[in-house]
Amino acid sequence: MDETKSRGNGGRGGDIILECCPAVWDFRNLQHHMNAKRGGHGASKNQIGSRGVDKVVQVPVGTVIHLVEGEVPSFVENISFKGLDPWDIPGTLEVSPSESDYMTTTFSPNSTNERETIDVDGSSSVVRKVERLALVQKTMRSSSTGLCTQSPCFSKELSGVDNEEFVSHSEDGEYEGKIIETHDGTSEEVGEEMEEEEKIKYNVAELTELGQKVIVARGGGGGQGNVSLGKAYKTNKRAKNVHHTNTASDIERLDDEDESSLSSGFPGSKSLLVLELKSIADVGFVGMPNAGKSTLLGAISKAKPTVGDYAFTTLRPSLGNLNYDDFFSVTVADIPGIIKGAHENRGLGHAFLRHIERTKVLAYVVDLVAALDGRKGIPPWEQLRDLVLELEFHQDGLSDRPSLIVANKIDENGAEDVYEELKRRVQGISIFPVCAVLEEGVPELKAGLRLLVDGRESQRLKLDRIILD
Ligand SMILES: Nc1nc2c(ncn2[C@@H]2O[C@H](COP(=O)(O)OP(=O)(O)OP(=O)(O)O)[C@@H](O)[C@H]2O)c(=O)[nH]1
Repeated sequence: MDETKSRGNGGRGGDIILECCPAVWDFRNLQHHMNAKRGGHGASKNQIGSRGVDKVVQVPVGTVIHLVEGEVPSFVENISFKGLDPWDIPGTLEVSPSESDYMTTTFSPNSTNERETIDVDGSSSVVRKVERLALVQKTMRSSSTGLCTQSPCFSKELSGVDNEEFVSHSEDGEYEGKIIETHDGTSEEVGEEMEEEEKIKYNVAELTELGQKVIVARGGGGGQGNVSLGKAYKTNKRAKNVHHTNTASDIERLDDEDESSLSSGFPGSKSLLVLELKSIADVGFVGMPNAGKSTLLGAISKAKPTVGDYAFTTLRPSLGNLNYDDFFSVTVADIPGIIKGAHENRGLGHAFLRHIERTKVLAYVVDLVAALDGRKGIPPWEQLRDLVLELEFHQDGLSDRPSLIVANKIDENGAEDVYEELKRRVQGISIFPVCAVLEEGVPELKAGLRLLVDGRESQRLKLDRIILD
């Protein structure tokens, strides 16, 4: 028997897997078109080809998958959501958006899509692909009951922004469209066939937990080698020998069938997805207990959080909406007070720190007078150092997000001097003096938050820019 005739089956193609990774904050590094590796060729002596390597793509916490085309993704492992805060349970904050909202923000399927062809030469392997990923980044509007509604249609927000034409090259052709910078600095592609309506299955999966994995396209089965196909192969051969009356074209057809039955595997699946990053809030107020975060949230928005003059009044985040004159709006979460050792779960630290993971911008709220006049607190620059450390101990890079500082209680005696010292000690970031109870400094703070939320500024609080004693 010659070597070709004893080949084993082709290996199975790899899967395309999305993995939830807290160190990833947005979709900027995602390719729009992905393939997993094909399986290996079957080898001589009936050896099965190796399985194709999976394509594992890291996506941020809060990634919601909407399915335009293809099979519903499946989780690689089941995560139990039992006992989780409603904030953290996938789907509880979600209400399906109205279809019309989405139709205009995503693009229709690429008509040139084709499945990757199956390999030749006795062995087979299959490559599958995610055809395109439409990347949409939005913040969901949530109420304090945990109910969430969709933000307004993006198309309204797209007008008058810079467009950049692009051509995306894929193995099955070119796709022409536009990258559109939205007001919040995120990008969207809008295809030529955008007006065409399409059926999207919303919210088929949501990645909220570190390490969660979901298969969005499955590898195909390897083609059968000629050893497994011996029977069919022989039958065909016999047909050619027995029917001497076959015409030349009949024989050619039978030869083709031989060839294709030896080389074809099962095609893998392909999917067209829209990924959405669902932050719980645009802005998270982060500070020590009693810094005035809840008071500030009430002053800056219409939220009515509980305010008390004792630490840990806030036990779960409150949400508020900042509305601007031009109908722009920003969601703000008042995260319960973070104390030193929070990363070791002191003062319910883990639960509180976890909420920070799903906010885009941080507003560090410090109490200017915490250490004045014999009070037991610590100076604001030390509050800031401790906050950054707690965030970083909880999760590497957690503090590495657009941020500003709110210097609260500026109305108190001696607060002005501390504020001046704070400006000397903390560099590279905007500091807003505020009196939350009297709502002073609020308009300036709102303007500063907007700059960060829509991406026009991106300053961060860095430990090496804080001067300590
Ligand atoms: N003088 C003064 N007091 C303030 C100001 N803002 C808040 N306070 C007071 O500070 C205390 C704590 O305020 P909260 O808003 O509950 O503080 P918090 O940071 O939400 O506290 P936690 O819930 O423990 O995280 C309350 O007594 C407020 O009245 C301010 O601008 N000036």
